Amino acid sequence: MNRPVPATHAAVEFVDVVFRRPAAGERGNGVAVLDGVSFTLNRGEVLAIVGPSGAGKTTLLHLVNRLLEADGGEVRVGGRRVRDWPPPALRRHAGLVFQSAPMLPGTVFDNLEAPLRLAGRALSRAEAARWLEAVELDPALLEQDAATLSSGQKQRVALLRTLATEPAVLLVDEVTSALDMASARVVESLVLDRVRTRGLSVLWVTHDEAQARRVAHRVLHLEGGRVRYLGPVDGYRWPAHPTDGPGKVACRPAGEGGGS
Ligand SMILES: Nc1ncnc2c1ncn2[C@@H]1O[C@H](COP(=O)(O)OP(=O)(O)OP(=O)(O)O)[C@@H](O)[C@H]1O
Repeated sequence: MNRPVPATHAAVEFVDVVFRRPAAGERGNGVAVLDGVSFTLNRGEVLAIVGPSGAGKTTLLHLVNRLLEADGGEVRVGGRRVRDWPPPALRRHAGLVFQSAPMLPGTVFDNLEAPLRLAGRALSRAEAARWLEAVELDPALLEQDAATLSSGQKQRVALLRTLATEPAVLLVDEVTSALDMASARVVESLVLDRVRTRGLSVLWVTHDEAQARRVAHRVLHLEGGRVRYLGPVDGYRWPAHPTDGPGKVACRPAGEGGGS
């Protein structure tokens, strides 16, 4: 992607963040899933988070909106330490879309309306229908039980539901994994439109190299709990095999790329 990265204050900062999970049967300090992770997400930037399965990508997203708490270092959102944010306000500011896209009980309309209702706002059926059309879903789905949607339909409804309250930061966890290429591109366009027009900042976990190239300003490669690459998409050598580390030729050391 060729858009310039806007030079504005940080949307998200990780400073030497450590997160441990207990090893099976262990009572000690546990295994470091993230081990001294530092990066900055600039306002209006899309940062692709890549790396092998189990590298800690989902964990990193969950530390941003306090579904998990760091064991060391500091996570800041909007210039404020996450532990100083009330969790509901933090989760409105930094909205997370899960890969599994869990639906609330009720219809698709109920799901889209729920976050707005919590914020004391209303949603008309006409507006909800326009949202569905924007991601190429049939407006007739509004009255359908959300539990009966396909995985790909749920992913799109979950994204719309999160965008409904206009978060400043979007945390995206493999949200197009159940979509065909055309639908994935529609979802990407919707998010990128918010980036361009409203300065939305995005941490986008993806295994898809082509998608990272389409959507991201920079790439952060996580592996073994550490940042192995942080820099421009064009300077990143995608591993030949998903379990490999980043390619050696074109990689710059973490922290030298893109101003973080
Ligand atoms: N609830 C949990 N309890 C214990 N360990 C966990 C839990 N959830 C994740 N882990 C472990 O934490 C590590 C990081 O998991 P995480 O889901 O963040 O990785 P990931 O990079 O998102 O992987 P994937 O690409 O497969 O989604 C893994 O070793 C995983 O087994």
